[in-house]
Amino acid sequence: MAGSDEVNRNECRTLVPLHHWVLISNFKVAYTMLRRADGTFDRDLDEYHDLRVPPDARAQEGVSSFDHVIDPSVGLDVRIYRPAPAANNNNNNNAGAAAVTLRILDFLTGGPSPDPFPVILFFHGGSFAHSVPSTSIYDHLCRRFAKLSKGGVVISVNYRRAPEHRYPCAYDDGWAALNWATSQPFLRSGPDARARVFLAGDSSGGNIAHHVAVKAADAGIRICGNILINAMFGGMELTESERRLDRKFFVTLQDREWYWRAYLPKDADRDHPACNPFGPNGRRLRGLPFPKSLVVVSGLDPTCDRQLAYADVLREDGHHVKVVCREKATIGFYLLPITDDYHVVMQEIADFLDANVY
Ligand SMILES: C=C1C[C@]23C[C@H]1CC[C@H]2[C@@]12CC[C@H](O)[C@@](C)(C(=O)O1)[C@H]2[C@@H]3C(=O)O
Repeated sequence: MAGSDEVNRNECRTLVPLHHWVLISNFKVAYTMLRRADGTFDRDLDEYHDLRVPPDARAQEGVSSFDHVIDPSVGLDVRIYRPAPAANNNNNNNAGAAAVTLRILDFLTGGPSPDPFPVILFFHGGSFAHSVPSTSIYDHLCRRFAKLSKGGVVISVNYRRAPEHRYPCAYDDGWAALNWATSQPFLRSGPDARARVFLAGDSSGGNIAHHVAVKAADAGIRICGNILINAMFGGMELTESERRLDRKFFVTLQDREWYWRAYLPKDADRDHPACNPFGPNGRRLRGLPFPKSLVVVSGLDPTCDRQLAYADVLREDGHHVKVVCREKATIGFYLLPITDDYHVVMQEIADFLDANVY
């Protein structure tokens, strides 16, 4: 019967490439075990399930990474990806490790570079509750961004997660990370020696990028661009795509409702401005020096209408937006390099960085 779970599951399987289906279905099964009906979350099991990888300061396909605490008072840390230093030292001995540590220190204490390069402040997805920068899928994605940015630095922020830490903790951490990034001489570049920061994120990370960008615009901090990938927004009134695609492609409205309840203040509903930034309690951005946006949308994501409407409102308010909507893509398509959608979007991101790193 049309609309039944059976039909939906089959439809999903035939339309989504097998590797992608397996990847996201596994996440879905695990996440369903982690969320409890009373709103609490099994963080111990989550830590166990979450597949993480260590940083690697040696050159891996031209990119090296390391973890760095940016605010010891609250323990906020980031994973930094940067072009690998010229000498590729793959030794596993102590001398090799010491050389790598020295190179990291040199990098962190270095001065501005004359050639402009982008600094991508990245917020991983996971609906505000899951994942960290070292989660394998996000480590891979950030490496990819570092490579396509041609000499750029990616800073993946380990923001606090819900339900242990509700709104506005994730935004506060994003804001702290932005302030840190703009104050570091080693992240400055170009003739005017300033940090050329792009904010980027997928799912909840896209939501965080938006809210940090608003705060930056209010504070007069210039952001070169915003990259929102399947950004997580919501609202009390359901959109057409939410009705049509609910339960069909991995994510359900019921799942989303759980995550909003975990993140938003206890008495808030989905029209809270964190969730519905241009909704009845939201704020329009006309006249604000808001950055240019690249809005990446999957046509089979139930919230695709919302993301397209987000882009429309930005445009109506006089801001520059490029929408890249991949009609047949589902959530998480940018995590595996196995489809045209993946390659098209990566190229769009590379072009967006290139065009706006002035
Ligand atoms: C309950 C969730 C949360 C999902 C959707 C659904 C099942 C799979 C999850 C992930 C898991 C992998 C990525 O983090 C993600 C961004 C993705 O693409 O799929 C997640 C997504 C989300 O947080 O928005």
